Amino acid sequence: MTLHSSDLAIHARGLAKRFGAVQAVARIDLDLAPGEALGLLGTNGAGKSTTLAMLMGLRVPDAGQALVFGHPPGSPAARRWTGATPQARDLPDQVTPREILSYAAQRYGVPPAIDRLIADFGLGDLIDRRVAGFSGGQMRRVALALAFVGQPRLVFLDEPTSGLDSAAQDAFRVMARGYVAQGGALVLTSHHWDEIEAICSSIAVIDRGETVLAGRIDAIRARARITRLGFDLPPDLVPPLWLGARHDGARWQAETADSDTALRRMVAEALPFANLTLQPLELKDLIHHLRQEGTRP
Ligand SMILES: Nc1ncnc2c1ncn2[C@@H]1O[C@H](COP(=O)(O)OP(=O)(O)OP(=O)(O)O)[C@@H](O)[C@H]1O
Repeated sequence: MTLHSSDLAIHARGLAKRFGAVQAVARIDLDLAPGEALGLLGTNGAGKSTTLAMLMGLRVPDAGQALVFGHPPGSPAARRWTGATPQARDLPDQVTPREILSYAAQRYGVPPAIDRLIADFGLGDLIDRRVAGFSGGQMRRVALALAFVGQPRLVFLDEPTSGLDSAAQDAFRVMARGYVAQGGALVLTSHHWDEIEAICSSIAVIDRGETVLAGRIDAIRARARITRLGFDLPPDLVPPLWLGARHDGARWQAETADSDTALRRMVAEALPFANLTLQPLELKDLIHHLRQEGTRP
């Protein structure tokens, strides 16, 4: 089935943005369908936040164009269906989360589902306290609730869990997966690879303002088919060179595109390995591997 650009939550082509001498974003293309979550990855300064700002209508691109459900970013029609986490400094500090959320819901023209937001974002003890004096993690919970208060069909989350404790991070993952499973579209930037992998079906890796790797995570995995072998050896024994294994301080680790052949050869050569594990490569290592190879899925 071919989706038209107005069916897509995001359709962006050739986005570019320069700040003085810095080409923050150059030629970014993105498509995101409802019911999909996209993880934007990249080092500090790669251009992720600038890309989000253009998709939210907060920055005007120098070149290229984007549509949000077929509407220009920042237009009333696009904003109606879009949620995003505000920066903590944007929250007035003399009001309570209940007041902020109720006001924001009113702006979206939806009933404030305060009880659901309290449950989803752990706001029980906070909901009627003034936000002045909230910790970073407590502010972040309010900001996340604000992203979802308007019953959006698309949410932009820029490093949503920074400052959250691990229980709140886990709860956020469950909530985000539920949102996407019910047809929501989500764009997430994060430096937590496991968070991206837990929530997102697709990734776009941005480097110096350009997309250097993009696609569905399962397709990227299937294409690379890299497996990590972990094993122990008796002290003073090292694996054969052909395996390319390295010791990580605890165990020997080797990456292979053909684990069957590698294992047969280890057995044939009577390598006395123990506690063998076979695991798919973590997303971070997979991307590193693909980029080193210069592969473009
Ligand atoms: N308002 C601005 N004025 C000048 N330069 C800017 C501005 N905003 C961003 N930049 C520059 O554009 C580049 C991309 O920044 P951006 O914030 O998009 O990166 P990022 O991938 O979100 O980084 P991080 O992971 O650190 O949040 C950086 O070199 C940054 O210094």
